[in-house]
Amino acid sequence: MILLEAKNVANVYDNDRGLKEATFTLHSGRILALVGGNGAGKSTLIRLLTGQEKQKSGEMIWHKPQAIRYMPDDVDFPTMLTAAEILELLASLKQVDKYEQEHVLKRVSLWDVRRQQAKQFSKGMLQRLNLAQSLLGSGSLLILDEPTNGLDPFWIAQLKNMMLEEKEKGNTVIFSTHLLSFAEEIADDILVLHEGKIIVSGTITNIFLQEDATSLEEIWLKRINL
Ligand SMILES: Nc1ncnc2c1ncn2[C@@H]1O[C@H](COP(=O)(O)OP(=O)(O)OP(=O)(O)O)[C@@H](O)[C@H]1O
Repeated sequence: MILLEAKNVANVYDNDRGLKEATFTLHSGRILALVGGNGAGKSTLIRLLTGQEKQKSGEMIWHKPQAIRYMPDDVDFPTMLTAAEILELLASLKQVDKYEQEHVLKRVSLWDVRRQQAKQFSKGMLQRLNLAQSLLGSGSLLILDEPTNGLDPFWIAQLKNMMLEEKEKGNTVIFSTHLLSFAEEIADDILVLHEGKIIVSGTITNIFLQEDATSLEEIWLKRINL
């Protein structure tokens, strides 16, 4: 089922950067990866999808209203608080009970350290707290901006499992990443962005066929002429 049709969506900033043109369709129950280099426009597109910014031109046609859960890439937690307090604060906004807070803290292995101030956490632990807060609630669209940042290989594998569990539950996942192999392993659909434009899109199988390639890295390097 189609969740969203984005038609010629653009959000170009005063410096002439940002998202210049995006046309794509988002289907429910699938995993969509946004890939591309630094400054390609991935986070700008995510800000439009989450409603933090509004496109300056083009249309975003949601086929039904979406409850969104979101993991930002640059979260700034009040680190004087403990992990449990931070999660409780965010859970109260989503009206999520204690049981679910406990469940997500255990899911990201922060239960034992929940009474520590977050300022004592490593980057990876903060990222796991960020992941935990995004898992709270029942929004059927989960949007993760650079979720692998700061995670070690074990936690990247765990993240992958969690994303697949979301898909098994019938939820839709959109994520951005620089890790092309991660995108390849987990995504059903891919948008490759470059300098604010989508340069390749489709199901992973189709784009490999179309581009006559065996990896996303090969496609990306070929398309950006490296
Ligand atoms: N608020 C803003 N004002 C001006 N320019 C911006 C703003 N936000 C992003 N940009 C510019 O828009 C372009 C796209 O940025 P964006 O953050 O979407 O890229 P990205 O693909 O997420 O990059 P990265 O992989 O480095 O996180 C960049 O050139 C960036 O400098």
